[in-house]
Amino acid sequence: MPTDTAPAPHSPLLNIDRLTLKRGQKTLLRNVDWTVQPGENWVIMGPNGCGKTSLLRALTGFLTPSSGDISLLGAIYGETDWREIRRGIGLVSSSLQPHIPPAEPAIETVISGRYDQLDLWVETTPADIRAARRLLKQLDATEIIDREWIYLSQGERQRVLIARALAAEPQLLILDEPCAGLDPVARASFLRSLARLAADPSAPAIVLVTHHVEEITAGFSHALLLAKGRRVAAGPLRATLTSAQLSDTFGAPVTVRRRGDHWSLTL
Ligand SMILES: Nc1ncnc2c1ncn2[C@@H]1O[C@H](COP(=O)(O)OP(=O)(O)OP(=O)(O)O)[C@@H](O)[C@H]1O
Repeated sequence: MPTDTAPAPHSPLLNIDRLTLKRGQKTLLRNVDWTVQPGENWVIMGPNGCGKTSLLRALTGFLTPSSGDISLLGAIYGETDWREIRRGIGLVSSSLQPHIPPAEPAIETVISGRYDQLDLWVETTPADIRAARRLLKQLDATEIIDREWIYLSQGERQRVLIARALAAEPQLLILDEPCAGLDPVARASFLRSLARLAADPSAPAIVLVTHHVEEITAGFSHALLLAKGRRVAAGPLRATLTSAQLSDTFGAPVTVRRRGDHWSLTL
């Protein structure tokens, strides 16, 4: 159900201070600083193995920092029950997909997010149904409202899972590589819906994890670049997504171009 852990006025939505994560001999993240202010939508980019998933796992309380602090919505990990903090974050990742019951209609999957359940077992109310319909409409998924999970395409599944995450009214919505597995037409269609969501002032702050600058749509304002567990750069998109900084991030010379709201990258 919706969280009541709203941030204090003017406090950041998310603040990460010198976060270091070590597991055994391996340093997954080293001294990462990152602040998300209300109203900002962020992109996280970096090569395979740079620590993106580890950062998300730390944010959602599944990996405990070796040192440094994470505060979310004004509450500090370690001082507040992380399950309380976790309710303020909607995470959409491929790891959720195997847990959706194959015969569950899309609308029930969305409603299950409102109750923080997988495999919805509560009796739904007319208000639940109205809210879920509105969210599926917002995600341009009205026609699949009654379709069972097993029959949904990958693009449709992403829309349902985003609507499911939004049903819990999070303050931060994290999309972990939402375009993985989409064909070019499905991806373009999905990105149009994402751009609309990102531009919606009533939507939560969005964090998009991607490997592709082409997936950055209008409505995203900031970027965090990671390489080898370290922060390479962070800040407003135009100042951060430069050819020099992306070359540093990916460890190879790349050229990035921006035309209107469209970004492209060449090796
Ligand atoms: N629990 C762990 N113990 C040891 N090493 C780990 C652990 N979790 C992740 N790693 C390693 O830390 C590095 C960062 O992994 P992570 O999954 O965060 O990268 P990523 O940026 O999400 O990669 P990708 O883009 O491929 O998904 C990898 O080398 C990974 O093998």
